[in-house]
Amino acid sequence: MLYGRLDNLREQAAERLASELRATGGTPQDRTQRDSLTSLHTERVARYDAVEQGLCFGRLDLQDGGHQHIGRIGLFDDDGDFEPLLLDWRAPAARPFYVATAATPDGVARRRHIRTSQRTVTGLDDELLVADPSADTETQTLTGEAVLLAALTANRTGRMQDIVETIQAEQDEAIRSDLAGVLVVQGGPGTGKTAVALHRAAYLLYTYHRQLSGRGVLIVGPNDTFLRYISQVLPSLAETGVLLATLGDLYPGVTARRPESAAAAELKGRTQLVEILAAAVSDRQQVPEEPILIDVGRHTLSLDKQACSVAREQARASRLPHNLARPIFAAGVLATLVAQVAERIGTDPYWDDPLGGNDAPGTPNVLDTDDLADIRADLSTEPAVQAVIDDLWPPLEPERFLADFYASADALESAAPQFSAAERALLLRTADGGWSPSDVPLLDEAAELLGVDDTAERARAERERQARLEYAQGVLDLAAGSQSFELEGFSEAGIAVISDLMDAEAVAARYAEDVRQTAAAHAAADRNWVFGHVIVDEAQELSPMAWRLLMRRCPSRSMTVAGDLAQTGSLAGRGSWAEIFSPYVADRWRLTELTVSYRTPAEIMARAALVLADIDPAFQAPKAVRSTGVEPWDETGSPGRLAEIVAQEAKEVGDGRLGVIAPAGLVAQLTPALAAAIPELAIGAAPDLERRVVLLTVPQAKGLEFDTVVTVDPDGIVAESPRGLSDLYVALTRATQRLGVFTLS
Ligand SMILES: Nc1ncnc2c1ncn2[C@@H]1O[C@H](COP(=O)(O)OP(=O)(O)OP(=O)(O)O)[C@@H](O)[C@H]1O
Repeated sequence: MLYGRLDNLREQAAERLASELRATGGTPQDRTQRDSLTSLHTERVARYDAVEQGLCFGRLDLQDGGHQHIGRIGLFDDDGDFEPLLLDWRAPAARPFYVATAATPDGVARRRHIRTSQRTVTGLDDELLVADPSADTETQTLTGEAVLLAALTANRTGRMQDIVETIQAEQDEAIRSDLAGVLVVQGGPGTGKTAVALHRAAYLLYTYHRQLSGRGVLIVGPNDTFLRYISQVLPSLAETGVLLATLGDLYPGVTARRPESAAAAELKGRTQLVEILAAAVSDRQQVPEEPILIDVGRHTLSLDKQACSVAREQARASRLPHNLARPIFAAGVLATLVAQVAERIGTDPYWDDPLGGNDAPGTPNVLDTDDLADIRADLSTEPAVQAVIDDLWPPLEPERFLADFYASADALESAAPQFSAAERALLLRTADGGWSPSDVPLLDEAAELLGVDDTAERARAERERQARLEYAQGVLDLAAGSQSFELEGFSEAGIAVISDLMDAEAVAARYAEDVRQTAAAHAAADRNWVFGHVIVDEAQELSPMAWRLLMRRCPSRSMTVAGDLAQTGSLAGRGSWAEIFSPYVADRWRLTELTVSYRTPAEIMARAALVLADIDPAFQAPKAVRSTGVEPWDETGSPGRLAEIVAQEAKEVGDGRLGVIAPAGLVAQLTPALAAAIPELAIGAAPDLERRVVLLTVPQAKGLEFDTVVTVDPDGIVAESPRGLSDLYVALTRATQRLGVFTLS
């Protein structure tokens, strides 16, 4: 019945879409409306397609005798009374499906998980929640245990799956937390932080549709491989309007992927960069030590340090960004030059005795304000004057500015005296070679400090609009001409001619580029875009400068931040959430902790917990939800032996996935033997996770999981980075079934 209803809705949406696509003509307003309807119906069709698998996965039998079905979207009867047939999992009434327990049954008598394959029911799992206040809450912590365990032990596919059928109570609480404010979701490896973050995005878009649909939601992940790994979850929940990005994508026009040392990245992530960049900008606002002589026509004018300093102070006092304060500086310089010209051509030597007698004095200068304005206008377009202003207060563009800054040892020394010479040397580099992710917050900071003087851009847009208008007027005139010829005698019959339907403005608008974009696409192209909500995953890795950028994209501070401080690999990452958020929201952020690891079985977690204790004895490993009975294995040998073992493990993993995690410094050495033994091996900067065997470094493996993991050279992983123990902890917690630790002999 539910699939029948879904089919009806899909057909209706498809028909409406087809009819919108067939329609032509009409006014520009008609066309705009048609565009919106087309995209609305396209979205609907996609939405109905997305929920086809597992449309309905639950049923609640209520103590009052009623029942409700729970599914991926809400469906209603179409016979006029709009009875709910299927409850959207995000609806408040669906909540007991995730949180009701025997101790607190919430009006539920029985919770049923419904398993389906295509459109066929393949299994039912029932839990009776007979109210029993004495029920042991400890043993009642898992909801839908059988279905949950089936999901957890299923083979991995290389793509993250949604968990909508088996969200656990502590996860549900985080998912449904209020939109406002900063929510931190802290939890050990495999506790579902990523899953929670993604389902929270879907929940918020559903619950706060009006606030969020226009602004969009930004999800920030650590790298491209991770974003590909999670990319199917939201579409499977029929949600669009979300922009997935890494830090390196958050400056429009730049895709920052240039590798750099951990030390350089850490340095660039410090908040000291705020004052350093401000100093670098102010270093570009010069005053001359010696007067500058400027030849303008008959005059040679002089601009001295004093006059320039006054102009510079006026411009700086405006507290406007550099490019926007530039006209103030230019005005100050021009005022000095205008005064010099006026003095030379307008001074009246006889002003105090105009007629040679003892009559009243005149004015010292014969030029009036109009004359002065003329002189000013002439001087302001004088190339020699413009060149001097450009020299002293150049228009600066963020990318060029930052590239020049990194490229000049002198500029670095002047603006960053708080860094040692060795630290400054880490920043020094030539202007070519692209940007690193840690440059992106600095580009953003530079853009703030410099500001965009868009007067020229707006003038250009206006000129283009005028040109289009003239063109359109021409089209109308021609049409009118041909009409009087062709339609002669017919106009009385009431035939509407083109000029009645449209004026030149409307025709011109048609020629303008009119690209319909979603909020997410707009947001990606606009540095000043403000998101309705920002979700950050693996948030422990971000530097203070990166947080500054994200806060700018989200002035409402409506954010969800998921991370695990014990897994911090980046040197720039912070030690506590309070340290990260107090500069922005003081103590107005809330923490929710996830305590159960769904990924990592007890045997593997016990091994990883030894490393966790070395990182910080205060850290608590999450409780593993299940045990496999398989202890992690240890082996020592050559790369050839490693390849043999990996090939063997690959056979055993069947159609699941195997990850080999190695120190970055060993990857090249291991590749030949592994590639020879395992033809389908995926390697490289963006390895294909859908291949059966993948060789990765720890930063690449962050947030991912495999059925089997072979961690190579644990000591090498620890030695490779100052946060090496955290890296090893990450490497040991990626497996859902089997873990091997291989040491090279
Ligand atoms: N309630 C659940 N039902 C089914 N699967 C779940 C549930 N919670 C988590 N999982 C699964 O457990 C695995 C780990 O989840 P996830 O990647 O979100 O954890 P994480 O806390 O982000 O881990 P890490 O810190 O290692 O990045 C995923 O395969 C996820 O689908």
